Amino acid sequence: MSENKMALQYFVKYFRKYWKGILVVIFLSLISTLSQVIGPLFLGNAVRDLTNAATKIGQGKLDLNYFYSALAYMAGSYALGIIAMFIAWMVMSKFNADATNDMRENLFSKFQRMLIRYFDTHQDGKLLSLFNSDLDNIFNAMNNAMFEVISQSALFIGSIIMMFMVNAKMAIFTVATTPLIIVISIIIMKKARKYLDAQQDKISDLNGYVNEQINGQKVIITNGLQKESVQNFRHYNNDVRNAMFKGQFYSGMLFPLLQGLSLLNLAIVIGGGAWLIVTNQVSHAVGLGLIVAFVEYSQTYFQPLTQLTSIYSMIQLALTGGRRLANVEKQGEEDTVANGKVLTGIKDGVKLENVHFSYVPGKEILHGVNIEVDKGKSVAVVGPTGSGKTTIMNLVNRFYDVNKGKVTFDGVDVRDITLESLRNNVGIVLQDSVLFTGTIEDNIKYGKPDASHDQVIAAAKEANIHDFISSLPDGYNTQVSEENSVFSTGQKQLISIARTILTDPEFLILDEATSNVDTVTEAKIQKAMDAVIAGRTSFVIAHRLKTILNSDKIVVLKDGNVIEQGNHDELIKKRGFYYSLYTNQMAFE
Ligand SMILES: Nc1ncnc2c1ncn2[C@@H]1O[C@H](COP(=O)(O)OP(=O)(O)OP(=O)(O)O)[C@@H](O)[C@H]1O
Repeated sequence: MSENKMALQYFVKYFRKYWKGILVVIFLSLISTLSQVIGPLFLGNAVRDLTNAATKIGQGKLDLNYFYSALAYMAGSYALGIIAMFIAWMVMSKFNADATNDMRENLFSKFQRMLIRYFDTHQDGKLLSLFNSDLDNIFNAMNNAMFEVISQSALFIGSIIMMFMVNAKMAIFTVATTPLIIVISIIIMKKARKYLDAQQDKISDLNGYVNEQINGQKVIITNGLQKESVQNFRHYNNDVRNAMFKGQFYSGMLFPLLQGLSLLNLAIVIGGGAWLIVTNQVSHAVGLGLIVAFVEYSQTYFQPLTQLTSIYSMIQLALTGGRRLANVEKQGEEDTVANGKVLTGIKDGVKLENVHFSYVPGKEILHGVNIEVDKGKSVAVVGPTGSGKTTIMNLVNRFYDVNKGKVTFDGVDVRDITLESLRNNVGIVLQDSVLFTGTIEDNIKYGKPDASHDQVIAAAKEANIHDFISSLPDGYNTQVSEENSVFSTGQKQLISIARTILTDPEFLILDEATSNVDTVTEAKIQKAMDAVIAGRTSFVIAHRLKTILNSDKIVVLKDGNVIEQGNHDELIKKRGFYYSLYTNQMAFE
């Protein structure tokens, strides 16, 4: 499908339901256009009547009644046009705002249903570009261009019809330059489109880069990379400037070009009118009236062309935005397994059976992994960085699906369990705990909004964070926000653990974050983890072996293979890979 067609289909989808409003706008635009088209006719008539009256002054008769009534018709028709345009503008603004609102809402809801793979492979800043840059372009174009497109097209067609009705010869003089205009416009528009498309892509790249650099500001400062960061920014910024300049250069060329051609056209029209008078094809008065009317027609004929070209870049940017949004709508969604088995708890346990997995085709990460965790037991997954620990979590929670083998809950493949019940039964404490804007209480209640205040306190106590929260001036009502974060990494993780305790999941995945916290917080996290794990079926992804010594089973992963399994004592006795991992780590404690 061509890209413009894809964008147009996207717009049809969102504007279809506002068809009544669109019809009203079209109707009012036609009235407004009609008045503009008829206006010159009355003006021409006024001049003709005035000329006729003037020639009769010498005969002592001065009858200006026809002239005055022609003037009144002209004023009336222009006034009607302005009122119609104003109402159309209001109606259109309303449904444009509603339609872009729908687009924004659907885009956001789509994000909630999309595969994690999409977010893992697209920069946050690029995704944000869809919300600001692309949707803004669409709104601006719709608000400013839609009315123009309707009214100017009608004006264009109306002018042609009127001109031919008034005088065919003069009409031919007026439209004579049209083929030339069309050819020039097509050539320039093609060029402009290429760069306007590129402009949006480059803005998206720039947003991606800025977002990434802002998130990594501390790393940049600590490594003294500010200059390099600005240098790279210049590179992205220059790309935007170049694409913007070329896009605007080509689309901007059309306007002055058409202005120039419209002047040429005026000369042709006046010359044509004079020729009609000189060759006695029409009387002086009629000829002058025709010249005045067609000078005006020449303007109304050219106005749509110049107006449409002046908003061309706006329209093209909206089409690019529509295409980019339509592309997101096309992306695959999570399989909700609507008719699958509803998981209502765990009776036997969770298993990974001969699991093979690759994020990218041809680059396998897990090579036939078997892990088994019985109900109520805790299994720790350890291994060097990049060995595939987080990947296992991604598969159990169905962020990704296995390529071969299966992950089962009580023997049922996760792909046969309704996604909702799976996620309801699986709780995850991520390494990077996220807090949302709101109070601390809101954050703890995130997974269970109907929890009582007492339940929140009990969960916070279990997670070892109650004392800290109580020590804050506003306690549980303390506002949390991106700009106002009073929490350390460890405290954030404790709040995240409290959140998980409150949801009371059957199966727990804990990606421990004890590696970058102080020893006091580490001890607190350890206690909180022990509390949340107690009696619960769980996977613990461990970075520090000290924290998992009491696990029922330790699975050692290396390069995507399980190379050892057993409890701590068994693995130490074995004097294998775990033994060397453990002794190495203890040497640094
Ligand atoms: N979204 C992704 N796309 C492509 N490759 C990925 C993706 N996520 C992880 N990988 C690759 O998969 C491999 C395993 O990564 P994983 O995050 O599971 O390791 P890990 O054992 O959890 O590491 P760490 O201890 O550092 O957290 C790595 O080689 C990594 O580069």
